[in-house]
Formats: sequence, C-alpha cells, structure tokens
Amino acid sequence: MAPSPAAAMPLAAEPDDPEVVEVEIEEEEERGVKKGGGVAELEVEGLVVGSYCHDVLLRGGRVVGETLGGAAAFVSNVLDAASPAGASLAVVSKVGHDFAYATAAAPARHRPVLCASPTTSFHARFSDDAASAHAPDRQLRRVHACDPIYPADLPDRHFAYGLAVGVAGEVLPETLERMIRLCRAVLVDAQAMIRAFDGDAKGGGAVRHVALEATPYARLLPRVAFLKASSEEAPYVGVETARRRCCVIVTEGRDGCRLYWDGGEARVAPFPAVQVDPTGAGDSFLAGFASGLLWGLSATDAALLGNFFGAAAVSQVGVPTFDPKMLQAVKQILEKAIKRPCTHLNGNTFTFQRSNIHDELHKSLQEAAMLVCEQKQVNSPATYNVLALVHPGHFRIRLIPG
Ligand SMILES: Nc1ncnc2c1ncn2[C@@H]1O[C@H](COP(=O)(O)OP(=O)(O)O)[C@@H](O)[C@H]1O
Ligand SMILES: O=P([O-])([O-])O[C@@H]1[C@@H](O)[C@H](O)[C@@H](O)[C@H](O)[C@@H]1O
Repeated sequence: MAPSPAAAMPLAAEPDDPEVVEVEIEEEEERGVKKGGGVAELEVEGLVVGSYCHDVLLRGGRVVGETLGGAAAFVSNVLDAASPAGASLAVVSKVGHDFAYATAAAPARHRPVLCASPTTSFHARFSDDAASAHAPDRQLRRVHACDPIYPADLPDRHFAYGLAVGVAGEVLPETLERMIRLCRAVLVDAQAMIRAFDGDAKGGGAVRHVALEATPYARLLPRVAFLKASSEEAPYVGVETARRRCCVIVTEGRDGCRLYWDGGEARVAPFPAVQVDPTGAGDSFLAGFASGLLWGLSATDAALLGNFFGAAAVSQVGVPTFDPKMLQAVKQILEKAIKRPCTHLNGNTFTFQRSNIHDELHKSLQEAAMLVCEQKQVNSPATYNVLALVHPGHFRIRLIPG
C-alpha cells in the first residue's frame, strides 16, 4: 500500500482535556515563545520511563560480556546525542544498590532511583546459528527484577513527549496512564507491555510474550501516538487491530522497518552495519525515531533516523559510543534538510508522508553510516571474541577474552 499523503495523528491527551490547555499555556511561558511574529526558540523536555539493567551476554554456555542494559540506557544515549538544541530529558529508572554502572567513567547518563531490591538483570543467550532478520537471535532470561515504577515516581510536571521503555514489566499500566496525562505525545516499546516471565521468587525466569489485547495496556492504545514492536513481537501486538488506534512501527532487523497507520503503510530502508551485538537495536531505533520527530521530520522520514541509530547500535557491544564527527555530520545533514526543527511534537498532529527530502536524507545518512563502519574497523582489536566479531576495548563493558 502506498503511503497516504497526509494522514494525521491526534495528540496523546484529549484536546478538550483542561490539562492540555494548561500545558499549552505553561509550555509557552516556560519556552519563552516570542509572540507577534518573532522567531521562537523552543525548549522541549522529554520523559523516558524504564529501568536500567545488568546484561550478561552468553555464547555456547560461556559469559562473553557484561554490559549496562535496559532500554532507558540505550534510548537516553541516542536522545542526548541526536536531539536538536533546546531538547532535554528526564529519565525515571530504578536500580538496586548493586548497580554496577553508577560510578564508572561512562555511567548511566541519567541518575537512577535507588531501591532496596537488586538491579534488574538479564541473561542473553546467543545461538551460534546465523539468525535471519526476522527470527530471534537470542533467548532472554530475567534473573532479577527491581521494583516497578509507580505513577508517583514520575515528576509532577508536563513534558512535550514521553517514551515508555520498560524491559521487565516495570512500567505498570497505571504508570503508562500517568505518562499519557503528563506528555503531549507518548511513544511505547511493545516490550514494555507484552513481556511475561516464567517466574521464581526473586523475579527470575524466561521471557515470554503475551497478546497485547489480553493486557490492561490495550485500552490505552488510542491515547498512544506510536507503538514500536520487533518482528518477533508483532504477532502479539496484532498490527491490524493496533494500527487503527495508533501508528505501529515494526522493526525488521537488518531489513529496516515498516510503519502502519490507519489508512497507509510505508517501508523504510536500512543502513549498512557490521553487527557485533544486536542488543539495544530496537531501543536505539525508537530513540532515533523520536529525535527525528523532534527535528520536525514526518514519521516516515523520522524512521530513517531510527534505522540509522539501530544500525549504529548493533555495531558495538552494549550502549554505543558515538564518534563526535559522525554526530556532527548527522546534525549538519538534518540542519540542511530541515528549516525549522521541533515542530511536530509540539504541533497538533503528526504527519506520515514520505517527504521529497526522504531519498536525499537516506543517501546523506548512508555516508554518515559509513563513518560508523570505518570507525569500527579502525578501533577493533582482534583480541576479544565477543558475539559475532570483535569490539573496541571499552570501560563500560567487561569483555571476557576469547
Ligand atoms: N544487522 C543490522 N544491520 C543494519 N541495521 C540493523 C541491523 N539490526 C538491526 N538494525 C536496525 O535496528 C532496528 C531494530 O532492530 P531489530 O532487530 O528489529 O529490533 P530488536 O533489537 O528490538 O530485536 C532495525 O529496524 C534496523 O533499523
Ligand atoms: O535489544 P532490544 O530489544 O532493543 O532491548 C534490550 C531488551 O530487550 C533487554 O531486555 C535488555 O536487557 C537490553 O539491555 C535491551 O534493552
């Protein structure tokens, strides 16, 4: 189906909601929007909700790496790097006193809330067989579960946009509902809603998926702007039903992604990457996509930025470090392509159409993606046998020599 030229998406909160009117007034005052024709310098604050975790990567029964994980870690890494000037972030994340990445030189970027229970942790077991773009490449087991994030844990102020990015069931339905009230547009990762765990007393157990429709999150979908799912999660989301309530984005690994909305769909092409660790690709995609919206791109164009950061994520183990030259190149490309950033998340609608700059944007970002590949090849010592190839020595990650 060809993308519709001008589909529109309502805001997360209802337009006649008194809270929305209040938000608009407050936002205008806070941002110092110049009235009477002056150029507006917009300040946009986003809210990320989901806990950091410890990831243990295993291959052939051996631990090959231990890294900072949790979608909030990957998401804030990309949003901090790629958002336009004037955009800031609040992150609500919970960890235990055992959290291993609070004091390292390259820590979790935003301070988490400390709890008595241990930090959420996952074991990711990678198979030696080459996975297809649509097949699971790892088996996840939750080993510990930290406390859930309650509505009262969210800051008591309004945000331009919010990302619900739980990994272990920590974003409760009532917490998502509160996010929807606080944020003008909410983007949700399906993994925050459809994961179930074959539990033991400490919260350990294999990760399973349940049908979204059977969860208490389903009724909130009409008030969500974008729902992202991997191809593995898509059957549990029920794309045909969900797309009538919000825009659904299905990521397809090295094949890029597809957007489905009520009345249209679009495929967005991927970028080249040498994959060493698939962890965090979906998270980095979602954050790249959100930053594309912040730059003022249509959803289909913003998905290019999602694919770009998804590809960058798989090129490194754990939360990636971005080459400043690459980031500068990306921002220059966006500044050149877009005359006025920060419009869509503050406006009344999202647009979906593939713009006339789409192909040019893809081509320019492809050149920046080559910088990521080149940087990887220069930095990679052949001393660590990690997941697929090798990875630059990095103090945020403990790699186990092969
Ligand atoms: N091998 C790859 N090469 C290029 N891009 C990739 C690769 N793997 C993932 N990506 C990018 O990251 C996005 C998310 O990856 P995917 O594997 O679908 O999600 P998840 O990590 O949730 O399983 C993809 O849509 C794509 O843009
Ligand atoms: O790889 P991805 O699907 O984008 O997201 C991953 C989660 O599925 C996983 O539970 C978590 O431990 C990782 O750190 C990462 O957040």
